[in-house]
Amino acid sequence: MKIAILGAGNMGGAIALGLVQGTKVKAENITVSNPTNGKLDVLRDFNASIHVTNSNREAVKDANLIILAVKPWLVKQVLEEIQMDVKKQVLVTVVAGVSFADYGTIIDPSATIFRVIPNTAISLLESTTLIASYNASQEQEQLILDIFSEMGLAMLINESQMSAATSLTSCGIAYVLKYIHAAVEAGVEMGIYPKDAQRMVAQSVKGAAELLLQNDTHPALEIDKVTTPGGITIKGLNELEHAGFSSAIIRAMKASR
Ligand SMILES: NC(=O)C1=CN([C@@H]2O[C@H](COP(=O)(O)OP(=O)(O)OC[C@H]3O[C@@H](n4cnc5c(N)ncnc54)[C@H](OP(=O)(O)O)[C@@H]3O)[C@@H](O)[C@H]2O)C=CC1
Ligand SMILES: O=C(O)[C@@H]1CCC=N1
Repeated sequence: MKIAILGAGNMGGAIALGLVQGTKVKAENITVSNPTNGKLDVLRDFNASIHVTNSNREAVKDANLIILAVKPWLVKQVLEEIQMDVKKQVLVTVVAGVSFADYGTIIDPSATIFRVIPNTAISLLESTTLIASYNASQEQEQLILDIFSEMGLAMLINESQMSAATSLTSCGIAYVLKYIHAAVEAGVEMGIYPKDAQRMVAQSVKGAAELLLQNDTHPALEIDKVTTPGGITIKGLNELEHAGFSSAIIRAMKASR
């Protein structure tokens, strides 16, 4: 299987690095295209067998899978440029907010397309990756699931849930980081060195996530275990709610749809 990745940015570059660390595709079967060389050099430095080029057309020449990882406003231009062979090639697009119906107005609607939405933790193989398929066989779905499962948790979902799920996972990682940033600032105000505060908060967030992932429990149950009646946690929790914390999170998730 040969893979072309068009765009070597946050997503395309991280996917290339993830693929070469996985077992499904050999580095020599990956070609990454990008108009400028800096990011391509980083990939070649990581693994010299990855092919790199400034030409999208050259990248897709012998590819079975074409991973489109450019900004949304470049989708039409790049797809028109590469003229993919929809009988032989499968499109895997990480572009957020462009629907299968939209692609059907640019390329042959009989094409097999996957919409794949990772988050930036894919650079550490810790992504939550959403996958929706169009005109795909079960074998093709399994292949794409297997590829992205090597880079974190991959989930096959219906396209109708893609926008909401993208908000929870792909935008959501930014909201979690915003919490961490704010908590670190509180720590610094209270006299803790920033580096120490960041380690404390980041590990606490990781611990909270692991409690839910490993025990399949509910956040409210875990909060209850922390919260002593008349103790200090309830004071902070109630302050959060006075400031509209839950409401702000819900509004943020809905705004990102
Ligand atoms: N960032 C994220 O967390 C997520 C992003 N996405 C989606 O991924 C896509 C890419 O985002 P992201 O990786 O963050 O963006 P980046 O800007 O980091 O990467 C885009 C890359 O595309 C390159 N590029 C520009 N023009 C072309 C072209 N004509 N042909 C090929 N490559 C080109 C850019 O090159 P150069 O900079 O050298 O000009 C850049 O390296 C977006 O559509 C976004 O919606 C999806 C989920 C999460
Ligand atoms: O902000 C964005 O539009 C992209 C898509 C999902 C995460 N980042």
